[in-house]
Amino acid sequence: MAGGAFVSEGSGGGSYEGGVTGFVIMTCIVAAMGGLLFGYDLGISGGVTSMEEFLSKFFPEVDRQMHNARRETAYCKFDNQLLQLFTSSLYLAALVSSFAASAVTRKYGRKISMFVGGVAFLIGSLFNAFATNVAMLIIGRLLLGVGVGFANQSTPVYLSEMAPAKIRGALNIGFQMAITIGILIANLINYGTSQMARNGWRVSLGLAAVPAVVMVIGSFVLPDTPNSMLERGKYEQAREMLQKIRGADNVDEEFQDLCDACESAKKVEHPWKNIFQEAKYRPALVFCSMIPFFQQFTGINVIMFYAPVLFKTLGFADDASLISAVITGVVNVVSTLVSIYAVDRYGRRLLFLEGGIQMIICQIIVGSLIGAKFGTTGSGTLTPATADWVLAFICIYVAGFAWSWGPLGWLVPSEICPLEVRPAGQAINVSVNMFFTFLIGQFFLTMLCHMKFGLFYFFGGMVLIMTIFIYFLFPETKGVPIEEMGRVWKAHPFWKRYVPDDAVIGGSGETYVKEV
Ligand SMILES: OC[C@H]1O[C@](O)(CO)[C@@H](O)[C@@H]1O
Repeated sequence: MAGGAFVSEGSGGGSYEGGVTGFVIMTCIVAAMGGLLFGYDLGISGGVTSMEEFLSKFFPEVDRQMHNARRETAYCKFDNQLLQLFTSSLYLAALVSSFAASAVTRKYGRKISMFVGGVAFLIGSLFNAFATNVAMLIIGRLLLGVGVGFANQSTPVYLSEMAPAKIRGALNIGFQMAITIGILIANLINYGTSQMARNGWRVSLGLAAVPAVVMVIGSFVLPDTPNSMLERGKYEQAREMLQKIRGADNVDEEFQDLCDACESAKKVEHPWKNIFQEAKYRPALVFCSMIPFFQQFTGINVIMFYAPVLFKTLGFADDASLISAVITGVVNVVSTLVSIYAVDRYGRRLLFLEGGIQMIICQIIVGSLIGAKFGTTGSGTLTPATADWVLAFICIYVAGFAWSWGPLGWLVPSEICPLEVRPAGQAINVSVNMFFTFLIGQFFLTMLCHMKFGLFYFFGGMVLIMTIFIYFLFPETKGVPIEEMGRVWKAHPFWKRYVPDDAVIGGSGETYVKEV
């Protein structure tokens, strides 16, 4: 989803005419709205669910639980299925609607999908802002989920088709960047609205309407992409559009490549059957499903969804909880920038491995600090000094995620799938990601209640497993054009058995440097 539908540039493209035109900039802005909206939704629920007025209105039981001094364990303060459903329902709706969205995007073009996404967002945010009961809240969240499903299916595709090939790789991470900025904006807004005497939560939830409106307007004024026109047989229009967006008359080479790509995509008959049945696609299948699964089991959304609630659980004051969420939000954005810089210089493996080790260490330390103060009973408080340490290590953990599994969770699946299985690979990546995002959203607070500080060790253990997985099974993909991935699998001690010799093209000792 987020960035998941990006098309990696392959080996060609560096020599096409034309560069970054006004059109391209406009498309970037609109596409960024898709990422921002997704991030805003990811980030807004945590702060809202920690707001007193919101809790007492919709979840009085949680409110009571929170104030009940006699309740013996701090770990369970927020354990409530309905409250978690408020957070998680969005991702379930996104999962279901992304299947519809991918069909609509292909059949009717990217703009229609963006329009549907924008409208769903708009109505969803209004439902939330004016909610008078839990049902309205959940319906609103479901609609936002439909928005996420459509917007994140169409905007990355739109963006990658409009952008000149040479900046496509960077844009892939740019979409994750937009997500993190959306999360940060949500954190800041939550902090601001929590200062309001009343209805702050309504403002927080309602402000999602602003980027939604930009997206709806964008879907009217922006042109359709040449690829989408070709897909629907409009050859002449497609060529004219390509000239317009590239700002150049001679676009023959790129146009020819687009036509070729469109033709071969049409010939692909059974991407789903292929990816599941043919042994040579086994590595693609494994990585397209394991990477999003692992990305969510880093535990990142525990922080993104529930940081304010978690900090409150640990005894931080209301303000301090929301400010802490802003701090983790800033770290998330800045560290994602680091990965844009590092990914094509140092490679994916190094980032995965370094980020993984950094996360494991932090999880062990955070778990131990919390365990030392709260034990298994959950009674106690953090001293200000310990609270600072907890926050510091959570920030270092977020940084480790943000320059590794965050962006790579989208980049890697998009660059290892051969064209003939790419739609299926992307759909698997997106849906597995959404499913586990939903699961973490729905069960984290319950898990915290039962596993207590051990929950941090659990996620640490998961990160250890994924780091070992990467170490042994993931070959470096930096600078490898998609069509030559076969060679990389063939050279790998484990994957070579799945890849027949005829699946290996090119790579006669040359080094390929992919531009980003
Ligand atoms: O930046 C953190 C965010 O990034 C994602 O992993 C998407 O790539 C989200 O699930 C998470 O909330």
